[in-house]
Amino acid sequence: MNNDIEQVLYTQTQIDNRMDEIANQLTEKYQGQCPLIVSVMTGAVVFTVEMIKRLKFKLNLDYVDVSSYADGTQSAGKVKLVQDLSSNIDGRPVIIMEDIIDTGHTLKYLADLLKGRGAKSIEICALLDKPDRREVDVEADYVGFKVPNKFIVGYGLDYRGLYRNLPYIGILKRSVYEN
Ligand SMILES: O=P(O)(O)OC[C@H]1O[C@H](OP(=O)(O)OP(=O)(O)O)[C@H](O)[C@@H]1O
Ligand code: HPA
Repeated sequence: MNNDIEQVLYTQTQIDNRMDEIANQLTEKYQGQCPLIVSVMTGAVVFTVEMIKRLKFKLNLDYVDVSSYADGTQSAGKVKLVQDLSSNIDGRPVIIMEDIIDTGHTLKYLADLLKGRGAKSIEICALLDKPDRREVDVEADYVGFKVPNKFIVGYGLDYRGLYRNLPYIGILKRSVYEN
């Protein structure tokens, strides 16, 4: 599996240190509130689990599954809700946890959806940001790392369902998805 990685961008230790920093910022901001953490399946599952253990305030956890109709390494820009939240968010602060913002279509769709349901506030916390690929205007409030315009895997991010379990973030070799 490691042979399929062209370059490790961030090691487990670097990710841990950055998550500590973001968790401290979130803890300072949300102390005394009880936000709903919305994890975006499936890519954000590793990031969400590791992040919420660091948060020192009361919270609830829920998830949504949105599909961006992606085929392999290309996002088609059409987003569909596959599995909705089970929580009512009316009047609640919401923090969306996402693994990567690429074109931005997924988060734009989701943030608009949740705003329309009367969330008190919505913030976006993303492990990775790939700004060179942005097609719609969406920014995260908290970003772990900016990444180059390459196909990234590990720490929850996949290529056709694989590599989510890598404990680091890396660039997938082109030879894996180009024949
Ligand atoms: O900014 P965008 O171009 O919309 O891309 C970002 C989204 O694409 C990936 O999800 P994907 O639909 O591949 O599902 P997954 O989370 O199950 O991997 C990733 O996890 C983000 O949710
Ligand atoms: O670089 C990426 N890797 C994995 N999944 C993704 N979804 C959008 N961009 C990416």
